[in-house]
Amino acid sequence: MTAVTSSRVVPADVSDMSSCARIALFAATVWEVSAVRAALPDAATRTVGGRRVVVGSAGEREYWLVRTGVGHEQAAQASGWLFHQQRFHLAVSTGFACALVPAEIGGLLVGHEVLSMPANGDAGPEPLGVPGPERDSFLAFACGRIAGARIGPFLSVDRIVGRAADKREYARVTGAMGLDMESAALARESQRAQVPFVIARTVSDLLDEDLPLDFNLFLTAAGWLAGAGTVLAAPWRLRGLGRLRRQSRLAADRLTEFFRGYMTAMAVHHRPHRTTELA
Ligand SMILES: C[C@H]1O[C@@H](n2cnc3c(N)ncnc32)[C@H](O)[C@@H]1O
Repeated sequence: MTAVTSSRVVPADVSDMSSCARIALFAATVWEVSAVRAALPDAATRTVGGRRVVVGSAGEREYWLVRTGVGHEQAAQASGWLFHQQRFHLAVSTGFACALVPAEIGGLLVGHEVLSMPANGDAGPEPLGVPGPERDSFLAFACGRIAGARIGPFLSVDRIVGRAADKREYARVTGAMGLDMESAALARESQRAQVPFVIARTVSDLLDEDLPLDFNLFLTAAGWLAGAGTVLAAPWRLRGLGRLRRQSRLAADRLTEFFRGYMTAMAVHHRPHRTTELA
């Protein structure tokens, strides 16, 4: 049951939140959300203010998982909304990413700061990061316990980058390690709400990989037909789609494994940091 007081929503089934840390997990699509959800102990869907949130807990940490939708605008909206509902100790931008360094499909990329690249291609503002003790615990777990995990800056852009040449150019200009479409907006909203911020994504496509379709055509409702048209016009590309499907399945499995490990380790070894009083 959930008690609502003014614009705040207080989970009535968590009796003593003063000893508990609350962690927001943001993922863009249903596939990414399911991968994270599979790791969440006792996950239950709640409807809060008309939006669906998956809530689960392990040890003294409560996890709120939200599907943002793809891109900056939707990510800003969903995270701005969530931060208005509750106070959080950590926000995690999660899901899939394009590697901007040599990597393996399913490899874990961990980001402590994010750059954004505006449409005109000019270098964006300074990298944005929001530090905090729960972020440090997260980074220590990811980098100390996950073999092959890489830590570095992310780049957020406003489109799906499908050409290997473009990926290499982004890598060269920014020095970023991974690329996605939501982290910059999530970091900005986290900073505004003073919630420590971290990125943890698994690689769904590689630096030197050309995607078989212009997926941007699928991103708007009006674009669905155009996208379908691309497939019809070039059916041999479906083989590439099969490959992508396999890659995202692997990336999803690795994401589940990562969060299982993280949530278990945090429940067993780490009491929450209580530098910030929870509402
Ligand atoms: C497709 C979803 O996964 C991330 N993502 C994974 N690969 C790419 C790429 N090549 N270009 C842009 N975003 C990508 C984005 O964050 C988006 O939400």
